[in-house]
Formats: sequence, structure tokens, C-alpha cells
Amino acid sequence: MVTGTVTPGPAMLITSRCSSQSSISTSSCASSGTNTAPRQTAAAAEPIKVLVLGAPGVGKSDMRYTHSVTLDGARTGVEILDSCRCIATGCLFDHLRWGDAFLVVYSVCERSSFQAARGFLETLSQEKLPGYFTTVLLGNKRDIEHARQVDTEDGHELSLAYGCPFYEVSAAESATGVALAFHTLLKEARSLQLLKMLPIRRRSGVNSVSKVLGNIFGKNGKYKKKRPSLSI
Ligand SMILES: Nc1nc2c(ncn2[C@@H]2O[C@H](COP(=O)(O)OP(=O)(O)OP(=O)(O)O)[C@@H](O)[C@H]2O)c(=O)[nH]1
Repeated sequence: MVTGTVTPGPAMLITSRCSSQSSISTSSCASSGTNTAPRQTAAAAEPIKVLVLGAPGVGKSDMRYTHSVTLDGARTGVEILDSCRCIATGCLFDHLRWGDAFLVVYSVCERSSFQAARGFLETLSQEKLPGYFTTVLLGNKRDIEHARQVDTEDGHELSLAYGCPFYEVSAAESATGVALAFHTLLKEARSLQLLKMLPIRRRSGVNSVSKVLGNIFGKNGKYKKKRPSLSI
């Protein structure tokens, strides 16, 4: 079972990285920034690299997280990068290559941000497939119901079209929804990370999905499918 905790940070911890340099800073895109993010201690796995994507003003920077989570009882580093204004500065494609988990955010009060989210999902599938990556779609500002321009159903349909989980939240009202969405993203990213680490080695005797399942659930040898016989 996967257990995890995601702790909203007390301060702005979404990082910005405006070029493909290796240093991660807590600075904004405009400044050069020093590397003030907590260094990853000797963790077993690579940190999960999360890119937060969304049109300006959707509330991305209200989503703050510490840079470490516990998944499966193990501490896992997380690097979070706000796409910020990097679409304009041209770093977006570097960032897409950098990330392995993507939080695509729109505002339910702004139709154009929803279209932008659709664009990000499309770009992601063009840039990242057939590689491993994971995405969660997040509709923010659900607290401003009277100004809603995007139905919940629209968000749901979009998520189905791109095969990703979908949440509607209010980052301003409560951190819980955002934390839940983030946790979903990290769990999936961690599973993909483990999958990628598996050695690709063909072992004789285990050569089909059903055989592997049979081994796991102990059916091999106990259940023999009888083929219908036409002989009389
Ligand atoms: N009502 C409401 N306002 C929110 C919510 N989340 C963020 N905001 C507000 O929306 C405005 C924009 O939020 P930001 O976090 O600056 O948005 P951003 O996506 O980081 O914008 P850029 O930095 O321009 O990319 C701020 O005034 C936030 O306080 C929310 O859930 N509900």
C-alpha cells in the first residue's frame, strides 16, 4: 500500500527555473537566484520533478509544498517548478523535458485559462509520449462560484480525453484539495519511477502478463483451461 504525506509549506516554496541550468532556486523568473532550495539528502530514489503549468493568474503560486514527501514509508525528494512566465521567455520546452510529473492548472472562472490548460495537455502528449510521465488536471478557484465560466463536467471531459485525474479545488480556501491532487500526482510519478528502474531482462519462464499474474495469485498449475473438443 502506498502511504504518503504532503505538507503545505509555510512559505512560498514553488521554485522557478528559467533556463535548463541544473541549479534550482526559489527566485522568480526575472532574477538570477541562488540555490536556496533544501538539498536532497542521500535518498534512494531520484527526486520527482514536478512542473506546474497554467496560464498567468490561475493561482499556481498559491500552491506551496515542502520539497520532500513520504511515499511507501520512504522519504522522496520533490523538485517543484512553476512554469511562471517561461512560456513567454521560451523555456517551456526545456521545462517539459526536465519534468516527469505535471500539474496543469486552470481557473474555473476563466475560460481562456481552460483553453490554455487544453493546450498544455496537448503539448505534453506531443513532447513526452511515448515516454513515461504523469499529469493531473486542476481547476482552481472553485470558491468563486458566481463567476464560474468552466463547468466541472468540462474539466472532467478534458481529463478523460488526456487520461489524467482531475480535481476542482480552491487553493485560497483550503490546502487539502490541492494536497490531495498533488499526492495523487506524486504516487503515480513514484510508480513510474520504479517501473523505469526495473532492469529490462527477459527471464525464461515468465513471458506473458497472464503468467506473471498467475505467479502472483498462485493460479499457475492449479487451473488448466479445458479446450472444448469437437471430437466424438
Ligand atoms: N478566489 C480565489 N483566488 C485565488 C485562488 N488561488 C489564487 N487566487 C488569487 O488569484 C490571484 C493570482 O494568483 P497567483 O498565485 O499569483 O497566480 P499565478 O498562476 O501564479 O500567476 P502568475 O504568477 O502570473 O503565473 C491572486 O490574487 C491569488 O490570491 C483561489 O483558489 N480562489
